[in-house]
Amino acid sequence: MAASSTTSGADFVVVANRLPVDLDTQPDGERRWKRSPGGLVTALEPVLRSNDGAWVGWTGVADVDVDTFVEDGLTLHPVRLSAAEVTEYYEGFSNGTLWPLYHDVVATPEYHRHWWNSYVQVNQRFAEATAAIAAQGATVWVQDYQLQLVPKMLRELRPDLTIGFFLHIPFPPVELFMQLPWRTEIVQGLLGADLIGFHLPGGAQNFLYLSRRLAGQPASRASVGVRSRPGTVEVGDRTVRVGAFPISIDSGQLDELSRRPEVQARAAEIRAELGNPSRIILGVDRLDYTKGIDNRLHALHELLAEGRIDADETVMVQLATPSRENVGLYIKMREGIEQQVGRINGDWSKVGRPAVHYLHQPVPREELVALFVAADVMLVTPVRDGMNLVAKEYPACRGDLGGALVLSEFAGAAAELKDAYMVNPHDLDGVKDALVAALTQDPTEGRRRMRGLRRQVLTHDVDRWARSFLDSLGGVEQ
Ligand SMILES: O=P(O)(O)OC[C@H]1O[C@H](O[C@H]2O[C@H](CO)[C@@H](O)[C@H](O)[C@H]2O)[C@H](O)[C@@H](O)[C@@H]1O
Ligand SMILES: Cc1cn([C@@H]2O[C@H](COP(=O)(O)OP(=O)(O)O)[C@@H](O)[C@H]2O)c(=O)[nH]c1=O
Repeated sequence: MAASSTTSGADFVVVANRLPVDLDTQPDGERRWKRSPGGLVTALEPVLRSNDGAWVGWTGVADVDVDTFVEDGLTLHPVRLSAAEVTEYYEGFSNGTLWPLYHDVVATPEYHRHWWNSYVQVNQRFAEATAAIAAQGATVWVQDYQLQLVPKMLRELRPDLTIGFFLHIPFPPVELFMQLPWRTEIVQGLLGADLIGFHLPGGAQNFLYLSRRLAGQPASRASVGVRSRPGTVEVGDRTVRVGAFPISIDSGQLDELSRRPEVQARAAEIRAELGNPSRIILGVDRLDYTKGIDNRLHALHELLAEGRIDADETVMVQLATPSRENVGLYIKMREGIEQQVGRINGDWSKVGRPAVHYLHQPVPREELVALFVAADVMLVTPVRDGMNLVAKEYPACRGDLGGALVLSEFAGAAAELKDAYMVNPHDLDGVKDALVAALTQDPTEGRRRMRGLRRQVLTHDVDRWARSFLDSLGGVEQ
């Protein structure tokens, strides 16, 4: 793909709530850029790099003005948010209303008019910032639930642009979406795009139905395929396409990184630091109530109590990156999870040998890859997840065909990773049985499964995801 930024504007622009880097204040007051959390950045960074484009987003900190800058070869255009907007648009409407609503109401969404007003205002600012930097006829790719009004607002400002939108989280069943007081505005906002992408055909199908019902637009009824047969909605003289494009990872790069001698050595060192257990179980998540961390800890606790897992032989490592720490639901969930870890360790640890190693801190990429290489069982048990890139990263790092993946059927990744030990995270006995099966798997069966998982992630990488979306969108020179 070829695109470029010129003095007359950028030919390819990614618009996302966050920039790929956050402004981080050190204890001594010094400010530094650090990688932003979450899978959206993991996936989009390599795409933007290979397209030589520009990225519009927030710095992660309220009330700071930062000029356009170049970081590690990427041109970044910061959008300012006030402290009130962080509370109302980001923590409020994005993460207190839309996030739980779109994740099947696993927590109760709150509906507040002042949150909505802030969401409208911030979406308008993102649209204006993008309109100001996009070259004539540029391709703009808007990302995720925080910015669903941007496609329509941007089209009004710049009808010359080709506009794509991709939703990184699940699009909910119609009955749940209908709770939203501003449901019609959201559907109309998205219909400003030329192509709307979801991870799974089900999300696309739900959206097509809502376009007919709420926006009153003629929409196709035929089933949507994966990267094929997009649906269509007629909006005036435009045809909006609606498709399914499951996101992925830079699997080739992870495969290469995981084979490096220093990473292999670090994996062996990690095992030694954990006391050379015969089995290591790993969980890697943002600390989010959708990720089902509580369910997996519950399963582990019961298995230890029943003697089906021996704490002398098996150790669990749970990484939990801090996330949305001012949102009430997240504060409560953290307390609950830390109590569970405390109880398990109280009952089953020995001095110098905790049963669960819990890290509430972001872990750098290389260390994470070494953990993937070291882990015998990867536990991915969300109660709802758009995709879950961790589930794809683990097999990408297992060129030795070792290890086993236990995966929730409610993660988007489950549609592709058929060789995982599949679980319903609400079924505690099912999670326990799957964990034991993964821990005790026959090595030949384990290699067969891992080969299947790797085939899937190595042939369906993030480049293929971006190409399939951008090919379908048109407008970007290939
Ligand atoms: O920006 P934050 O509020 O700190 O949250 C981090 C990101 O979380 C979400 O990630 C999703 O995108 C992944 C890639 O498509 C997908 O695998 C995962 O299932 C989603 O939860 C969110 O959608 C992003 O906007 C956030 O930046
Ligand atoms: C805990 C942890 C994670 N990462 C990386 O973050 C992303 C997470 O993406 P995923 O799709 O699984 O979920 P969300 O987007 O957060 O909802 C993945 O690439 C992880 O490798 C990390 O770099 N460091 C960490 O400590």
